[in-house]
Amino acid sequence: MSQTAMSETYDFLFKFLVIGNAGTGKSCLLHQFIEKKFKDDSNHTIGVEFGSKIINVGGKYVKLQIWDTAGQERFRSVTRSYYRGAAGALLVYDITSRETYNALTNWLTDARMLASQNIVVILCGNKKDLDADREVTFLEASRFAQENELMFLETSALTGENVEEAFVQCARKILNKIESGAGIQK
Ligand SMILES: Nc1nc2c(ncn2[C@@H]2O[C@H](COP(=O)(O)OP(=O)(O)OP(=O)(O)O)[C@@H](O)[C@H]2O)c(=O)[nH]1
Repeated sequence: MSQTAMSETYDFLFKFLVIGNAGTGKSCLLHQFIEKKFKDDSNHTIGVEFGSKIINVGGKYVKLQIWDTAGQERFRSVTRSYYRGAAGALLVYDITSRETYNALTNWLTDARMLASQNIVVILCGNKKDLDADREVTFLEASRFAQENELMFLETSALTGENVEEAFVQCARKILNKIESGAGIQK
C-alpha cells in the first residue's frame, strides 16, 4: 500500500490548507511545524506558499502537502484556486483580534464550498502566548467549533505549543474517516 516518490515512503498523501485572515500567524504556524522554529521575520504571504512533511499517525506514515494561503483580500481569487482536493484545513484566527474571529464563517464557507463539504477542519486560536491581550475567550471559540463541527485548539507559533498537535489531530481524523469507510469525497 506504500507509495514511493524520490526515496520517500508513505502510506497516505493528504493535501492541507492553512486559511484565515492576514496577520493571524498562518506562515509562522507552518514554519514552526516544519522547522520547529519561530519565523521571526514573517512578511505577508503573496498568493500561496508550500510546505511538506511526513508524520507518523498511529503507525501509518502520512505525507502532508500544505498550502499556506495569503489572508489579504486582494489575493482571494488566487488563493481560492488552491482549495480543490484538500482533505484538511487549519482555520486560523488570532486570540488577540476579534476581527479575525468574526471572519471565520466566511473562511469556513469557502473551504466547504471550494475544497469539499467533507473537509476536516481544525480551528486554531493562535498567539496563545499573548493571553494578556486576549479578545476572544476559549469558551466562546470552543462553542463556535462545536456548532460548526470543527476540532479546536489554541496554538502558539511562537512557543510551538499545540502546533504539531493541530496538524496531527487533523490528519488522524481524516485517517479515521477513511478507515471507517466514510471516505473523503467531493
Ligand atoms: N506573539 C505571537 N506572535 C505571532 C504568532 N504567530 C505569528 N505571530 C506574529 O504575527 C505576525 C503575522 O504572522 P504571519 O505568520 O506572517 O501571518 P499570516 O497569517 O501568514 O499573514 P498573511 O500571510 O498576510 O496571511 C508576525 O509579526 C508574527 O511574528 C504567535 O503565536 N505569537
